[in-house]
Amino acid sequence: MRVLVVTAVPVERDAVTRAFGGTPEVLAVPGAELHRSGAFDVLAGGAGPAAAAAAAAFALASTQPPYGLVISAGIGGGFAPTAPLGSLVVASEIVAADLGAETPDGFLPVTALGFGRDRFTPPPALVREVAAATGAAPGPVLTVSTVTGTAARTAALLAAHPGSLAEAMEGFGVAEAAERAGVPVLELRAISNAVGPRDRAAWRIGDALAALTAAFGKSAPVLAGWNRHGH
Ligand SMILES: O=C(O)c1cccc(C(=O)CC[C@H]2O[C@@H](n3cnc4c(=O)[nH]cnc43)[C@H](O)[C@@H]2O)c1
Repeated sequence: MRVLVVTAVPVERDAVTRAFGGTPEVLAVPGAELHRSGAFDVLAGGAGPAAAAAAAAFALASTQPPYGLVISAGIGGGFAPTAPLGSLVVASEIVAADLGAETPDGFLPVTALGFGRDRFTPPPALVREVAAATGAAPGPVLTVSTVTGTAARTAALLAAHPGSLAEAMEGFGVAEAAERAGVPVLELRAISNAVGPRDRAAWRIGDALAALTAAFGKSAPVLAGWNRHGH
């Protein structure tokens, strides 16, 4: 089964392909470059949900045979204390954290406004298998368009989305594209920084990228062999 992995930036893409060894074959698809290693096609689609959705949609529409699984992957911010720096998180839910309306009584998701959707649920059996293979913590991962940078915003996010483990900027966009193509989606994040007051000097991007490589190394057989009809 062929697997599409969508990262935001090229260093994340290269951290994923490093897990498979060798030099990936580079294929052009409209709007992007696919780096192919065995069963895995990895692309850097850009930062944010819109760029990620567009890149994933073009790749899904341009590649034959069709993909059996789409993964949003990269580094991410972790909510303390459950997702420390260097740890891994696999999304049990991919949540559009800021898609909705602000009201005097708090945040309302689009679903409460009567339209759209605000989350996707990856296949639970696959989430369990990836968590077991990699040591990733399973839990909700938020998609935000603005990196959280204050304690107040961190508290507001956790109040609106209790139990969230991490935030990143692409998962929900990738999931929207995967849904339209009828392909299951997964999100895997390596924690580079704590969600909270902005402290760029404290980000541990190298450690997170190394954790991302290790995670794909350990989970590659599960991901490439996963068959949704078998679960
Ligand atoms: O500055 C660098 O060297 C560098 C190397 C690799 C990646 C980056 C990024 O900034 C990646 C952006 C990407 O990372 C996700 N991310 C990471 N931390 C957070 C966060 O706290 N809140 C939201 N998103 C986060 C996100 O998906 C970005 O697209 C830089």
